[in-house]
Amino acid sequence: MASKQSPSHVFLVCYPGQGHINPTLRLAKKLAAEGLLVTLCTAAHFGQTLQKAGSILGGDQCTPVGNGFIRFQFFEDGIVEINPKDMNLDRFVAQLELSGRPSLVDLIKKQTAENRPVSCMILNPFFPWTYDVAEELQIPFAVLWVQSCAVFSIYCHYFHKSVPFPTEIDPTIDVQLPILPLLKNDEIPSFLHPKKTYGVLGKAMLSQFGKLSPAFCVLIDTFEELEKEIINYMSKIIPLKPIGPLFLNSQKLEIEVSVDCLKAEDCMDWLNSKPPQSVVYVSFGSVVFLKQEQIDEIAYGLCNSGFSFLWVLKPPSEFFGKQRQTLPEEVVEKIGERGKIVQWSSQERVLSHESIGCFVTHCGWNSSVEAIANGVPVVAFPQWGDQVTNAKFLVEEYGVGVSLSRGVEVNELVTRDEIERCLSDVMTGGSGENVFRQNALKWKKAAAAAVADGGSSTRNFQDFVDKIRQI
Ligand SMILES: O=c1ccn([C@@H]2O[C@H](COP(=O)(O)OP(=O)(O)O[C@H]3O[C@H](CO)[C@@H](O)[C@H](O)[C@H]3O)[C@@H](O)[C@H]2O)c(=O)[nH]1
Repeated sequence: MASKQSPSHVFLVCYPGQGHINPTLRLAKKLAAEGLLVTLCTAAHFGQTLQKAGSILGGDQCTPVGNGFIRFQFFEDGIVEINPKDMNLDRFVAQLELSGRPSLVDLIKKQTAENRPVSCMILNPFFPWTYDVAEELQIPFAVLWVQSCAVFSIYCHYFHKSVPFPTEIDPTIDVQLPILPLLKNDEIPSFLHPKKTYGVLGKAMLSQFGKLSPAFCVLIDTFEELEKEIINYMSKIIPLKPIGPLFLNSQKLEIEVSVDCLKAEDCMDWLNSKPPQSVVYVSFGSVVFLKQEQIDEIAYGLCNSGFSFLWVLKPPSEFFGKQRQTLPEEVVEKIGERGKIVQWSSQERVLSHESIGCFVTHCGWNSSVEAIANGVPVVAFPQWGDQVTNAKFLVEEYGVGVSLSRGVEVNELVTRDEIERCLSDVMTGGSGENVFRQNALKWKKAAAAAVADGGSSTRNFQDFVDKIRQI
């Protein structure tokens, strides 16, 4: 058991992506506030991007949080040495392991040499080799699953081949899993679809399920009330602990550490000038890039809808050769003050602003939870991965909006008229009460209760911290 002089040292290893580092930092802050020493470790190229854009510190500098500390460390990844022209997802994932694995082992051994041995590791999806590192160094580990419990259950059943999934011979069959609603073939995470557009990520994800059994806990950024039945069911198979929405809790801690890949532009004055629930917020997360033709349709749909809108159009990806996206000039001239375009926003703050009336989202899990927990209805525009499954749940199970897309595999252009019609439905609720907003507000209340004192997520988190202290 750790002594009072040497607080437990929790070492979180995070896949280099915004959708992973956000929940991981939120968890890191909560753990540090419990008086623990917390190291958040990610890949060097990604760490440097975060340092350039935000307020994180590298090396051995610690940020105090309550009685504990957070520090950032980066493992070597060899990514910047690859010519961006030769970069693709396969190369990226392979290089990360090649350089990352020995470097991560060295970093962890260094902690012992420097008199702060690692008590436990917390690992992320898409990173199966980090599980091998924990096993090799005989360090107990937990997992922070950054997607929904429903999606966790789908991957788990696929890995264990416990029910039939679409195959190349039979690509269109529906999937019936215990507890979950019937899923059409394009409603399972697209990495599992036989077309295998993103094979390498699917493979990484699945290989993780073969390495899960030694994990002493799987933390999930969800809350019991949202996914009650599937959480109960899966908890009998794997030691799951829903501890979300993590962003609600970490907001309360008010610690000046952020992990944005880009500097967020200030939108608060602009939002303050708008009436309550009058603004459409549009953002497709950190990795989805729609084709320009689709951007044009959304732009016209928004323009014709008459609503004000705040739209995040991020700059092209550094590695994967995406094009800069722009709005048609005609739209820019027409919208004037009614529309605001930014390269990156402080999304948590935007979604909690009273002027926001709905969120056009790609349905990444972080964005989905942030919308639900802020009581904001959605127009779902999923593309791939878990987004297609999240969209189904947001619309059909949680009742917080409508969907405009069935994902990139379908590849249909969604027209400006459809977009205008859906925006109107979700912003105004059609002819009667706005059921989408009512449902969203119901989830907002449930999410706040889960993270309040004595709430389900708070209790689960405390149990987890107690476990760490006993290691
Ligand atoms: O202008 C912006 C846009 C986004 N965000 C934040 O960035 C995160 C984005 O995460 P998410 O909504 O999950 O989207 P992605 O970045 O696309 O996340 C990837 O990773 C997630 C977790 O694995 C998956 O659920 C997604 O499908 C996958 O695309 C969220 O916390 C947002 O608040 C900002 O702060 N400002």
